[in-house]
Amino acid sequence: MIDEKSWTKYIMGAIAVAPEPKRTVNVENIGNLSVALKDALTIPDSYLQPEGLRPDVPYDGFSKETDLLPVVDLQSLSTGKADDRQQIVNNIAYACKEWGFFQIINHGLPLGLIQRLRELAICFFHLPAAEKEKASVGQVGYQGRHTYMPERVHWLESLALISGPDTNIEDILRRTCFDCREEFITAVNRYISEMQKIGLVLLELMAESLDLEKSFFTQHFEKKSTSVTRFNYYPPCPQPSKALGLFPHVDTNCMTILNQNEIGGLQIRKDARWISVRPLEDALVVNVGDCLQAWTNGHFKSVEHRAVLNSVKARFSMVFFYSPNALAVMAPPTKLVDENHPLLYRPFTWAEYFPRMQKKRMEGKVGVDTFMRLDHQEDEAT
Ligand SMILES: O=C(O)CCC(=O)C(=O)O
Ligand SMILES: [Fe+2]
Repeated sequence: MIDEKSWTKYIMGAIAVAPEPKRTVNVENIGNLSVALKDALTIPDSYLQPEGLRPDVPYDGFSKETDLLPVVDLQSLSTGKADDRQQIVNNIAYACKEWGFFQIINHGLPLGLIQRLRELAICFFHLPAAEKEKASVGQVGYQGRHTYMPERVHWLESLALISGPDTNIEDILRRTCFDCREEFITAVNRYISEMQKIGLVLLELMAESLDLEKSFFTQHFEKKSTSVTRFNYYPPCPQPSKALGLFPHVDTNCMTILNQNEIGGLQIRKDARWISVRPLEDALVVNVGDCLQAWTNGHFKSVEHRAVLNSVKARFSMVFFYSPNALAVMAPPTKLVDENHPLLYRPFTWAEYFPRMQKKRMEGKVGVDTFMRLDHQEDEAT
C-alpha cells in the first residue's frame, strides 16, 4: 500500500520504469531541432505524422462551433447571491455534460503572475538543450521529445513538475543553471497554489451542478498530493499541416486547467469534428479528465483534444492537472445511477489507476474506458 507521503517518489518511479516504446527512428530533441531548423522548409521524417493523424483544421481555423464553446464568467460568485451562483452552476453543468470543455473568465488568478510566469518559463525553454536536459528525471521534468508510439513524435518540449507532499519542483529546477531560476521556482509555487484555489472552487460548482454535496469532490483534494503542472512549448514548425504538437488524447486526471498564450492551437473533438479553441485574453480553459468522467458515472465527459502547430510563432501553454489524493476512492455516487444511467465504472483510487494507465498508454490503449469500466473486466488482469 502506498502512503500519501511516498506518493511523489512513487509516481516518479512509476513513470521512470514504464516500458519505453520501441523507437524505430532516431528522435531528436526539439530544443536543438527547432533552432537548427529555424529557416528550413521541411522537418525530419520522424516528426511527420501518418496521413490519418495529420491535422485537417489549421491552428487558426475557427468555425462557428468555436464560439459555441461555453465561456463561464465567475465574476458574480463574489456577490454571494444564490441566484448568481445557480446561474454559474447551470452553465457548468451544461459545459461538463455536453462539451467536457469550457473557458472561465474573471477567475481571480493574478494576471501579473501569469505574465511573469510565462516569461520565466520561456527563458527556461530558450536555454541550450544540454542545460534543459539536466532537468530531466525519467518522464518528469524536462522532456525534449515526446513519443508514445514509434510513428508519433510530437513537435513540443515540456517541463512537468509534480507538487506532492515531498515536492520536487526545487530539486528538478535546481539541476539547471539560469539567471531567473529562483524567481521561476517561487512563481511556479505561487501559480500552483492559485490553481488549487481555482480548482477547488470549480469542483464545488461541479458537485452542485450534479446535485451532490458541495464538498463531494473537494474533500478528496485537500492534500496537494498528486497534481502535475506542465509547461508546453511548441516552437514554430515549418510543416504544421504534417506534424502535431500533441497527439489526440484524453486527460487521465480529474480536471485540467490550461492557460495559453495568444497563439491558438488547442483543438477538441466534438461530434467527430475538430474544433479550434479560441485563445481569449486572460481566460483559462478547463476540461474534464477521465477520472471525473468515471467518478460522475459518465455524466461529465472527458473529451479528446490535441495541439496543432503553426509556422510563424511559438505557442506556449501552462497546464495544471488536478487529481485527488492518491488514496481517495472515486466511486460514482448512487444519486448518479438510475435506469437511464446504469453504473458504468467500478470504484478506484488514483494510486491504482495512474500506474496502470501509464502501462496501457505504452501499449497504445488510453482512457478510463479501457480498463475501469465494469463491462471491461477482462482487461483488468493485465
Ligand atoms: O497545449 C495545449 O493546448 C494542450 C495541452 C494538453 O492537452 C496537455 O498537456 O494534456
Ligand atoms: Fe491534454
